[in-house]
Amino acid sequence: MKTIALFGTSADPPTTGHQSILRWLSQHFDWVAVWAADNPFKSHSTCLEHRMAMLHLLIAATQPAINNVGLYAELSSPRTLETVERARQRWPHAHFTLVIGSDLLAQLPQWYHISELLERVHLLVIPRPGYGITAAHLEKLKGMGAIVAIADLPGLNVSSTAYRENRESEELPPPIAAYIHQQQLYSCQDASLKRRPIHPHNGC
Ligand SMILES: Nc1ncnc2c1ncn2[C@@H]1O[C@H](COP(=O)(O)OP(=O)(O)OP(=O)(O)O)[C@@H](O)[C@H]1O
Ligand SMILES: O=C(O)c1ccc[n+]([C@@H]2O[C@H](COP(=O)([O-])O)[C@@H](O)[C@H]2O)c1
Repeated sequence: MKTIALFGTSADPPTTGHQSILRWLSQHFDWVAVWAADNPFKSHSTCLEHRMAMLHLLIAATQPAINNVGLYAELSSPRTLETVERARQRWPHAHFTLVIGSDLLAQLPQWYHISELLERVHLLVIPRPGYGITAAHLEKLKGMGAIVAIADLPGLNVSSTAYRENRESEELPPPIAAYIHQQQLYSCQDASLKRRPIHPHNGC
């Protein structure tokens, strides 16, 4: 049976952290499905179309080439349960693993219909600096029926928030930095607007 990693991301913008995760996933799964999504627990600084475009660039720029990674706009949903249903329609015989960073462990129990989601996928957690994976997190998830594995990938100490706040381009693969420059994204220096909700003036 084909193993498929499902990796949804706000990608606001995608960083070297996302890139290193994709590289690792491509080496450990038959196929990797990626999409940009709105996260119901966050606001976003740039519209979904730009975030998908940046993910496309990220995949194309990754070396060595990651030929088993595909970008799927149709999988995008704020509710991962809906994403998984769409994935099951597309790949009816695949085995799905949902990929999350360890920063999401605490909020995962609040996701939409989490028990149903955990019936349909295995979980793979990517360790992230500053977000320990505790026995309490794992016990809670296992109590909800989760089958959880932890990746032997040390997540990089980078984040989209750090880029938005500090504009340090070393957080970003060069094609992403170039796209942001060309499209004049994330240019607002007003701290109160750095995490503003989706708005017609966000560059789309
Ligand atoms: N450096 C990293 N190490 C481990 N996991 C990561 C890393 N960056 C992102 N992830 C994981 O990848 C997924 C998508 O992350 P997301 O696009 O929200 O990036 P982010 O840097 O966390 O963004 P933000 O700072 O805006 O919250 C999430 O599951 C997140 O936990
Ligand atoms: O299903 C939910 O309730 C849910 C709640 C929060 C986040 N998600 C998804 O989790 C993925 C990662 O979100 P983020 O913002 O950490 O990149 C992304 O695909 C979101 O749509 C999903």
